[in-house]
Amino acid sequence: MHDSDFDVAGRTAIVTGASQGIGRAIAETLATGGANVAICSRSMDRVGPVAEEINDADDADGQAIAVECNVRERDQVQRLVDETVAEFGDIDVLVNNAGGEFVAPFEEISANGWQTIVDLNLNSTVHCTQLAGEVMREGSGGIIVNLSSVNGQHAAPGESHYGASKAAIIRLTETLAVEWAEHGIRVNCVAPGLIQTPGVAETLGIDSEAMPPREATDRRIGHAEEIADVVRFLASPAASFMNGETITAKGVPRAGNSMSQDLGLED
Ligand SMILES: CCCCC/C=C/C(=O)SCCNC(=O)CCNC(=O)[C@H](O)C(C)(C)COP(=O)(O)OP(=O)(O)OC[C@H]1O[C@@H](n2cnc3c(N)ncnc32)[C@H](O)[C@@H]1OP(=O)(O)O
Ligand SMILES: NC(=O)C1=CN([C@@H]2O[C@H](COP(=O)(O)OP(=O)(O)OC[C@H]3O[C@@H](n4cnc5c(N)ncnc54)[C@H](OP(=O)(O)O)[C@@H]3O)[C@@H](O)[C@H]2O)C=CC1
Repeated sequence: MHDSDFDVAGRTAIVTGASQGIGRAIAETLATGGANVAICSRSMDRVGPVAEEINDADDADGQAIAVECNVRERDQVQRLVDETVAEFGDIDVLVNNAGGEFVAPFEEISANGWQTIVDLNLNSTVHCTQLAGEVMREGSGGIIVNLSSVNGQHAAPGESHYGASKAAIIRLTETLAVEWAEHGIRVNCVAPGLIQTPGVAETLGIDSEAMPPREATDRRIGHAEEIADVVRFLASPAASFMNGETITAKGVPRAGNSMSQDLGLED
């Protein structure tokens, strides 16, 4: 009989943007599975308590450290990598989660607005992947999980900058899976549909109360934990034959797949 291995215990993972939302759920899920996590956000006041909560939790075997790091700034990412190695000795898993957007028509996005979103989503992923990847290539390999979006797979109005940056993350994932396979590094991607997080609530003004249960299969918004579970799978040996893939997690499959369908803005 085959004994499946979804175990992440003893691994060291960096999770960017983990003070709230999907990143926080990923950090908690990996730590509950026994992984040590180095989590970052732009504010120690926001990310520090998350690390404390993980370290205090009875059901989390892994340890957490918090690092203040703006992933748009390469020198700060280098510090995140250095502090992770100093604390835990290695980097086995990198989750490029930090990201965000504003919704605006293409013609109303200034050069700086475009640069801001590309820096936040794509260039941050490049910084983290190059710098953590250096540690992985010099060591025994690793696993990288990138956060894209259904908006990186399908067009949606107001999402030109965000969609372009998230589409580029999918192609970067595919390319690195090929280039770094020889170093024992697997690179995969998750493309969530609409997930209830503080960021989405801020961007779209969605009420954070009354979440439908995970068991509901009708059109609904997703839970951050439903993305965290996919990431945990990709970070585990169970995904050993997955490389360069993008897993879409968006609830009910529909013809067009855009987030505005999730919101009921189009059929
Ligand atoms: C159909 C719905 C799909 C929803 C999909 C959701 C995807 C997610 O990822 S949601 C979860 C992520 N969380 C967030 O997005 C948080 C909310 N957003 C923000 O906090 C910010 O917008 C930011 C982090 C994305 C950018 O903040 P910051 O770095 O502080 O940037 P600035 O405010 O300084 O602005 C830089 C630049 O961008 C222009 N700009 C900002 N907002 C808008 C806007 N709504 N419309 C047009 N342009 C905008 C701003 O004017 C600046 O440009 P310049 O004026 O030329 O300097
Ligand atoms: N929620 C959704 O519907 C979807 C989300 N996604 C993607 O999932 C990821 C997480 O989204 P979500 O949880 O909703 O986002 P939230 O806005 O709720 O959380 C974003 C997190 O990233 C951190 N962060 C933001 N900017 C930076 C930065 N420059 N450096 C370091 N940390 C930063 C924030 O912390 P702080 O403010 O403390 O710095 C926060 O912890 C993003 O990449 C997003 O694009 C994809 C598809 C759908």
